[in-house]
Amino acid sequence: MARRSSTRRDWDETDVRVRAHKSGSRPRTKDRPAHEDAVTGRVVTVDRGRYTAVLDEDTDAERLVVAVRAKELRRRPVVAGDLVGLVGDVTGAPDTLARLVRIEERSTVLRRSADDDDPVERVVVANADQLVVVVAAAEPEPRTGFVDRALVAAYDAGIDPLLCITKTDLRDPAGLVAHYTALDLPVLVSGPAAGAAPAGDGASLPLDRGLVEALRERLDGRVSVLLGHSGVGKSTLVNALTGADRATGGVNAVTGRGRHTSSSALALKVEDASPGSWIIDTPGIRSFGLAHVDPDRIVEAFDELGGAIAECPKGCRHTEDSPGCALDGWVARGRAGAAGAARLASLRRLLRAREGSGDAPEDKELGVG
Ligand SMILES: Nc1nc2c(ncn2[C@@H]2O[C@H](COP(=O)(O)OP(=O)(O)OP(=O)(O)O)[C@@H](O)[C@H]2O)c(=O)[nH]1
Ligand SMILES: [Zn+2]
Repeated sequence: MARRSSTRRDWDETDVRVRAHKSGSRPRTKDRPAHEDAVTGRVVTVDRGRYTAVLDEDTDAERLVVAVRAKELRRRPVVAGDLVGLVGDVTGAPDTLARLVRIEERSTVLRRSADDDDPVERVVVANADQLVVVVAAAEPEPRTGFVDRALVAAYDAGIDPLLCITKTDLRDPAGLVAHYTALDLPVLVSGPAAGAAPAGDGASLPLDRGLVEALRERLDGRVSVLLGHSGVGKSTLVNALTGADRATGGVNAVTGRGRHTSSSALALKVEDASPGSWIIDTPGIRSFGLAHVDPDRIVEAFDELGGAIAECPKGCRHTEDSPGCALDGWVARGRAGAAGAARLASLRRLLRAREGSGDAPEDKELGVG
């Protein structure tokens, strides 16, 4: 393995030298090979045209580098989670700027439209494996409309969703859990005594250690996006999982909560987890416009229902009122198994969420409307 890579490198260097010699001068910008010397970093946050990336992750040389986008990339959005090629000064020393010259192919793209009337879609984060939707059992009231819309965005993006219910010390979450049973969605619930657990430093912190550890396990080795309305306890969880509010050294101390005042997404390393475990916190996302989502993608996220699509009319929206939609017949014939009817009802609820306005009235609270 080692031998092979060193051979490969020799060949690359020779190749560059020969080409440079042949042309007699350095190639002009236009012809220059696509930055073979670029190093790859992970974008942790974006702020006013400055991209902060982590380089040499999980090595002694791990550092943060601030970069600006190269001219040729001006029109392409670069977001937290992106893997990018950097050239220039990549030392990460104070007041240095690298140049971001390449966006590596993304494994996933989580998108939202500003609202459903605005078809302009925005990339929220790149390369996430998991979407963690945080919702409180009470205070604030759970908004199932928001959760449903986030789930639709996850299914559309091919990202595994996970529901995390906080503040169960304030209300039994059974009703909320039941709402999602048919979705086959992993649900983590904080323990009944959450509010009673005192923090180590004596301050009273209503945080359930059990929930934090269960979540840490789920985050291990993956890149996870955290979404949730203000007040659900998202920051409390993120801080507990990343030590963002503690001086731990390394990435999190530099990008930590105290220094990060903008409302853009921020990637933080999960503490006490395998390399490559990241949380991407997304402050300030209150709604999830879904104008860009293809209903077929949502149906296909339900394995046992996806087969029905082939029998639907072209352009079928798969809702209750879609003429000729094959889903009803599919379930009636037992093709989706014993839970088929419940699964279809849940799927249709998500499809309705997709078609909803995304405004507060549609953003239903559990048991309201
Ligand atoms: N009772 C109870 N309170 C909690 C729990 N988790 C967090 N809180 C409290 O809820 C409040 C909001 O928590 P945050 O972590 O700031 O919530 P957030 O979702 O990040 O909200 P923003 O900071 O506004 O985005 C804080 O006062 C927390 O101490 C819980 O499990 N039970
Ligand atoms: Zn259909």
